Amino acid sequence: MSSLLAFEEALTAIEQAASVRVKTETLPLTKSLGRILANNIVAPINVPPQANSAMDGYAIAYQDWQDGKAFTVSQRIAAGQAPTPLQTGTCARIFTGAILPAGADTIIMQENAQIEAEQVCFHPSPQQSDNVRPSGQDMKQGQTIAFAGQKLSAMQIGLLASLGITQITVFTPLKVGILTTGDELIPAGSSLKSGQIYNSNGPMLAALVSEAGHKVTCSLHAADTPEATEQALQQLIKECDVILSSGGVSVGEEDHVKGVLEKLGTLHLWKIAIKPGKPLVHASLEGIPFLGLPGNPSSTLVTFHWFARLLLSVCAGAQATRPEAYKIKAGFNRHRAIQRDEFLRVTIRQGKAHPHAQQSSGALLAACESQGYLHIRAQELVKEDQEYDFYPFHSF
Ligand SMILES: Nc1nc2c(c(=O)[nH]1)N[C@H]1C(S)=C(S)[C@@H](COP(=O)(O)OP(=O)(O)OC[C@H]3O[C@@H](n4cnc5c(N)ncnc54)[C@H](O)[C@@H]3O)O[C@H]1N2
Ligand code: MOO
Repeated sequence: MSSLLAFEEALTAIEQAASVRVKTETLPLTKSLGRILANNIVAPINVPPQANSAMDGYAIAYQDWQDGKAFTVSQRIAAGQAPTPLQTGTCARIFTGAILPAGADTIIMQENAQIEAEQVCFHPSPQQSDNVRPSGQDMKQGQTIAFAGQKLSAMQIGLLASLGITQITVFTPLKVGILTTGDELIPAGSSLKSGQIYNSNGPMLAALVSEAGHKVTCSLHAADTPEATEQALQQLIKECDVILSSGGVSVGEEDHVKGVLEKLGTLHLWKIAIKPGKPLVHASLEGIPFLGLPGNPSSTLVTFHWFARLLLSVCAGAQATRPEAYKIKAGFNRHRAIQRDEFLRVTIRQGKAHPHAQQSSGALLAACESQGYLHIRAQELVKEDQEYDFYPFHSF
């Protein structure tokens, strides 16, 4: 066990060895959802560009206001119109989003206005600057409002549009190659013969890669021979920026991935003190980062979530953020500690984490029936009502 690399050390080593593997391209803003910003963005204008009204009502100069005073309405300003300066002692009828006339500094909402003949009185008394949205309230010209490495969200697309930005420079999508290995595996769609199972990691990995915003450009399957594994890897090296594989990384005679990696490239690390996912392998092949995930489907899932997601983020030019932990009380006791960091698939009930009854790394339904991982560190016992780190699946 002592030869296993600690979880945090492995995460740091994989992150530090990674570098950006993509180029940049300029796209229409409207086509950039989910893409990764290549540069910081500085606001070219104030938003809003001019002070405007937050309410339908009346604009006054606060210094003209007196309790009970009747104001003459000297102009009407709708959104989109250019006002004239406010005549001293008068008010302007104004609508939400309309520009404040020069000289006005306060808006009184129409619900507080009493109209008598051509004049308006206001009650209760306003505060200076009420209902005024000053120029630059949202963003100030020169302010950095988005950062290289951020994945563009719908709200950021709105934000950039409010600055009048139409084109955006982003990183090209990361081209990810997937290799599944194993003689027992056949694709869904054919009927199973004795000894066979369906290949679930291939479709799951492709979906995880897409969900993380990257592009699967090549997905291959290799039989359990060094020749087939080498041939598939040679093809992926030609076509992809990063390669992920599943299976064939443990110690058996049928596990060929690690051996082929040693022949074709440089092995950086193998075997991590985590459960599930122990035989993870990290290597590079002609400069291309490679992560070999263990084949048990829950091991594939856990190692993708923690390690592949991080590696792909860095390679894609994205900010390498770790998922945020929430402290959750355990709803159970465990008196036996293990020597690996464990990621139990758990459900939260009445504010406490309860492990799924099926924690086998070969079982995937248990993950689908759970809400996230409870992180139990190596050597740690679990005591009911003590707090542990919980990572909801949606934060990966
Ligand atoms: N003697 C030892 N045996 C094993 C050890 C060990 O330390 N000593 N480690 C175990 C652990 S932990 C894991 S995890 C697995 C990982 O093995 P591999 O990554 O080499 O994976 P395979 O042997 O190829 O497959 C394991 C398991 O997963 C199934 N599998 C593989 N690929 C897929 C796929 N694409 N879709 C669905 N299921 C897949 C495969 O049929 C096996 O049942 O090794 C342990 N053994
Ligand atoms: O690491 Mo394995 O994934 O424990 O089954």
